[in-house]
Amino acid sequence: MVVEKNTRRIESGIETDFSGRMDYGSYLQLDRLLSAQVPVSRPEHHDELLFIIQHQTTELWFKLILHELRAVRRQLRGDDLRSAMKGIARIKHIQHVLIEQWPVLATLTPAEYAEFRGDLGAASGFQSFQYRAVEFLLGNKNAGMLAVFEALPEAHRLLTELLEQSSIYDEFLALLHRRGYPVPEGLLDRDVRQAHVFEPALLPVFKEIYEHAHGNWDVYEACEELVDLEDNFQLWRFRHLKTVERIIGMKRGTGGSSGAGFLRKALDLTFFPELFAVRTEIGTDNG
Ligand code: HEM
Ligand SMILES: N[C@@H](CC(=O)c1ccccc1NC=O)C(=O)O
Repeated sequence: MVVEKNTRRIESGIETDFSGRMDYGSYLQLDRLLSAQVPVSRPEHHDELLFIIQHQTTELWFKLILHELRAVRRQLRGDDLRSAMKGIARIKHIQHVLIEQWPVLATLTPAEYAEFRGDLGAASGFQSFQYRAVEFLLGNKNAGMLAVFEALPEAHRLLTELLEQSSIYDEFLALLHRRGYPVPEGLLDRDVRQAHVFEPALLPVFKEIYEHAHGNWDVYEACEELVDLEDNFQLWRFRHLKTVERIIGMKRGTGGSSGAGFLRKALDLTFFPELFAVRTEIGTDNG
């Protein structure tokens, strides 16, 4: 039935008295959430709210990604591959949202941004502890990154903890070992404070899995999920780089780096190098 006068009648059962009961705003702490957008430009620049909200929404999604990645790591450790795959599927959807969000910020013109960039001081996404935590959990450890968090004890503690713990990839390789795959010993007791570096001896392990996917289906699927995760992470980095190029060109960054050139180097970082390298080996008989 169509609504009359294009106006929906409020049903009599709709709750309007919330005394002593939970309501939407209090559950979500909207008072706190919606008062946390505080532009610093004076006079306030119209576009600074876009800039703040793009960052805040990203940080909220980073928070959920971290929550899910920790669960995935636990599930892998407990040989619960199915639950781990479900977690990774959710993370992949979040990554798509984050990648698709870049065009919103790209509506900020170079001239508009230049009007309030000077008010941002030394603030930079380089100081995002959650972004760094995601990199650490995926296995790209870098102790040097902790330096910018010296004055932030909680962030520093979190990153130190993650630096010293195993990554998703460490746990996946340990799971493969428990299942009888010949994962090199050196990877199972490696110094987890270091970034994982390419290990050629893993290639025959993945070659076997990829060439006989039907006999290794769940681990094969897991490999492909990890490839998707890295692929999406790189797409985010690439969209960030391209957005930066179109908004500030080759200017140095507020965080002190060379800017776009520094960000481009991040595209050479990799979490699961052997899962990409194995592609070259498929269908060949060298190993
Ligand atoms: C106008 C938009 C933006 C510009 C011009 C910009 C620029 C930059 C630059 C130049 C750097 C290098 C560090 C520095 O010297 O500052 C950087 C790093 C970073 N930015 Fe942005 N950014 C923008 C938006 C964003 C957004 C929306 C996020 C989301 C949270 C973000 C997250 C990051 C992260 C995580 C890094 C560290 C990357 C790494 O270590 O490779 N940025 N950004
Ligand atoms: N690094 C940026 C500034 C920037 O984008 C930014 C500033 C404050 C808070 C987050 C930021 N986002 C990403 O770097 C720049 O050089 O313009």
